Amino acid sequence: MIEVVDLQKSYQKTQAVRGISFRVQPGEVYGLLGPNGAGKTTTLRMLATLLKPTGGSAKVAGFDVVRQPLEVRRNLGIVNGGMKVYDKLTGYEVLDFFGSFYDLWGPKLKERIAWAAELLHIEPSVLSKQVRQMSTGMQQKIVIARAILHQPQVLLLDEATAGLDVFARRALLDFVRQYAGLGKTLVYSTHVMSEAEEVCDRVGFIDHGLLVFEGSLQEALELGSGSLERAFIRRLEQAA
Ligand SMILES: Nc1ncnc2c1ncn2[C@@H]1O[C@H](COP(=O)(O)OP(=O)(O)OP(=O)(O)O)[C@@H](O)[C@H]1O
Repeated sequence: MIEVVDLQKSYQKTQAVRGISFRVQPGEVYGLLGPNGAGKTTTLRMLATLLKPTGGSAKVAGFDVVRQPLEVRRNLGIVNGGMKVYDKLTGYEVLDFFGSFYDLWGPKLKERIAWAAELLHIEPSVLSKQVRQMSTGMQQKIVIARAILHQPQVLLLDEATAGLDVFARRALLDFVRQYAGLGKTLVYSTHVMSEAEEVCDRVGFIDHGLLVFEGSLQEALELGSGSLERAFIRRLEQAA
């Protein structure tokens, strides 16, 4: 469902992504794990067609991110930590607005909003509140609902738990597993190893724009004698 081959991105003098390759299958949560500045956001933004690669290739749901960006976007949703929505609108108005981007309106849109709200445990009464009156956790749920309204096959989450409290974090992690359970493909980018340990099926460690380890969660845990954090530190130290 995601196929990345020797993907590269340079910003003037900085080589942010220096040729990474990985694949993610339907129903799988792939953890893209790396320290600050490793190239996670750049990689996800290339997959989402928001940035153009300077080398290599990537396909999402069989569509090339450079040659078929519209098809890619139809099959993909993206959520960043700290993403904002217009806070003077109600939750329902936000979703109504974004639904129109996906040609969703009338009964079909209502049905999709109800589907997303149920999946994310958003009470119908909450949707009629202005976003600014909602807790940060609830606002993040609206952001996710917006990203999945078109029921994308692929969902990219970039540091999506940043700034969330323990309850909101828990809800998000549960949602990740639930969405994968629908046969969807997720990339979960984070530097929080405990979260990755909980939700990912496979992991890739990225450092200075290179993948320095890739394997199943089990393989990574074995590398770290039972600890993903230890595996991560060991492999990054070896690569340095
Ligand atoms: N627009 C840009 N112009 C120049 N350099 C950039 C730009 N965006 C990112 N970079 C650089 O590219 C490298 C990778 O950044 P990126 O944001 O992809 O990393 P990251 O792993 O997502 O880190 P973080 O967790 O801090 O967001 C960093 O060295 C960063 O400074």
